Amino acid sequence: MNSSAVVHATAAVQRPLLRSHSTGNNCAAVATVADNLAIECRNLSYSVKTRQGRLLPILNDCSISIPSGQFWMLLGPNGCGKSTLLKILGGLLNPSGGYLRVKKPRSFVFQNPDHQVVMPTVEADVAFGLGKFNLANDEITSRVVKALDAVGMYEYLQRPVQTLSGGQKQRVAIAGALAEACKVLLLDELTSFLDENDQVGVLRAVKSSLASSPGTTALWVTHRLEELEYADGAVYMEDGKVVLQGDASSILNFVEAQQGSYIKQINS
Ligand SMILES: Nc1ncnc2c1ncn2[C@@H]1O[C@H](COP(=O)(O)OP(=O)(O)OP(=O)(O)O)[C@@H](O)[C@H]1O
Repeated sequence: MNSSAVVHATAAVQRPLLRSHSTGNNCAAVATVADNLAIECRNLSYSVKTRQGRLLPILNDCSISIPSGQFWMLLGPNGCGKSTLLKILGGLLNPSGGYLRVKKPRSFVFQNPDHQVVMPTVEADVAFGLGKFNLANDEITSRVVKALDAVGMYEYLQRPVQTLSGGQKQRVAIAGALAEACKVLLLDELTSFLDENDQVGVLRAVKSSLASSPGTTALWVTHRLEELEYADGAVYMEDGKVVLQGDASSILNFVEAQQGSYIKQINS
């Protein structure tokens, strides 16, 4: 089966779930994504209707290209549209216009670690999403072990999930997505609720999971500039628009220069 798909602006809205979940099979049309790109969108827009019936633009003319097998970050000030763009890439929202291609299957991991894990033990939680594939028990065990190993959580196999830290829960959620052989991981501000240790643990887990699943791509929404050191590339947004995309150090320089000029303005 072809694991790539095109999501056109007319695709049906998909119901968000409260755990990492695969959104691979419910798109309006299917085509091959260029092998070297995991995500490609052009001139994407998204608007919502206000109570007065007016269209309120949230995203305008957004274009990004993210290569397969890389760890990318999506940055920008509060309210610039990062989560909205990520939800569109995950098939959770429909764009109002433009063109979007995302490799499948794709998985969305949400911000709140307590919304990520639903089963009593780590092992059961990672196996949970595999129920739909009708796999032999051996295959389920092997996928669960490999996925937990990739995020450094194998030794927690039998642990009750309520005993895990926030970051460990996030890593289990990521393992769930890897076990389902997802090609694109969409990660929405996973470190917002985490302390520094857990923050670094989750970042390293994403890095090592990409290394152990060649071709898998991650897009990570964050506010934290220091996280860019883990990224291969980044997209910077402002006010509903993609301002710049490129290698992580160029984006870091750009954002720091902008912040510097903003501080100068305040102080002048
Ligand atoms: N359904 C909606 N109705 C009205 N406004 C919306 C809706 N969804 C998003 N917005 C607005 O669109 C803008 C972008 O929201 P979004 O959550 O995508 O931003 P963000 O960059 O992820 O923000 P943050 O960094 O604070 O999480 C915000 O101003 C938000 O209030």
